[in-house]
Amino acid sequence: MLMRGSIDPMRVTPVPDAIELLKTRRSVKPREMTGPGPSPAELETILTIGARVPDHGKLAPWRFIIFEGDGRQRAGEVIAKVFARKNPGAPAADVETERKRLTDAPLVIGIVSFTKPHPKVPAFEQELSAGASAMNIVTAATALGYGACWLTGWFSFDRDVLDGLGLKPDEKLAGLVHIGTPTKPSEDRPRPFLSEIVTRF
Ligand SMILES: Cc1cc2nc3c(=O)[nH]c(=O)nc-3n(C[C@H](O)[C@H](O)[C@H](O)COP(=O)(O)O)c2cc1C
Repeated sequence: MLMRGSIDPMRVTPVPDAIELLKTRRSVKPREMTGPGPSPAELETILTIGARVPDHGKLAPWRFIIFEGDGRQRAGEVIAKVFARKNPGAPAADVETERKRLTDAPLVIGIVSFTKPHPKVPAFEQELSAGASAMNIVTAATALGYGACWLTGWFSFDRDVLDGLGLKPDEKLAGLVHIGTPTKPSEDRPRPFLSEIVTRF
């Protein structure tokens, strides 16, 4: 029998703060972010947590691209160039908007997903693991006190943009997680009622 206050080696220690974080977390829009972004040590923590996700078959079917400093502008150039080429009549202001896709937050992490044929692990499971990585990155950044937002957009599915960002032909972008210091409290959104999404078998 366990004595009061002793540690049960079969149980994971409850972390009430983690529950509170998960119950209240919400995204912060990149345009409502400023610097500073995470320090190098914090970034390493975020990436380590991003790589600690359920991953059937230990395939690690994801990798991360860091956009910081002028890397964010260079990525924006890639996006704007492809946009201008594919939308020749687009107003200059729209091209400029594309150029600024990554420049609001001081740090943007791209989550790249790639699947390999596997006898037991379908591609869908491997892609879900990349989604779990993205979500862990959002949660870790939030737990460190930063705002975070997982975004995609047309360019995340455009092969020419992905090539320009250095993705291989068999790689997809699961999204960009923008991370920075919130400039104002973020508004929450309505959440689904459990009564509408939960059934009991
Ligand atoms: C794969 C994926 C892509 C998303 N892309 C966008 C996007 O391009 N634009 C957007 O406004 N929200 C996008 N979202 C939604 C936001 O990440 C976020 O979930 C939402 O703004 C607020 O939800 P939250 O407060 O629970 O994080 C995306 C979500 C996911 C999972």
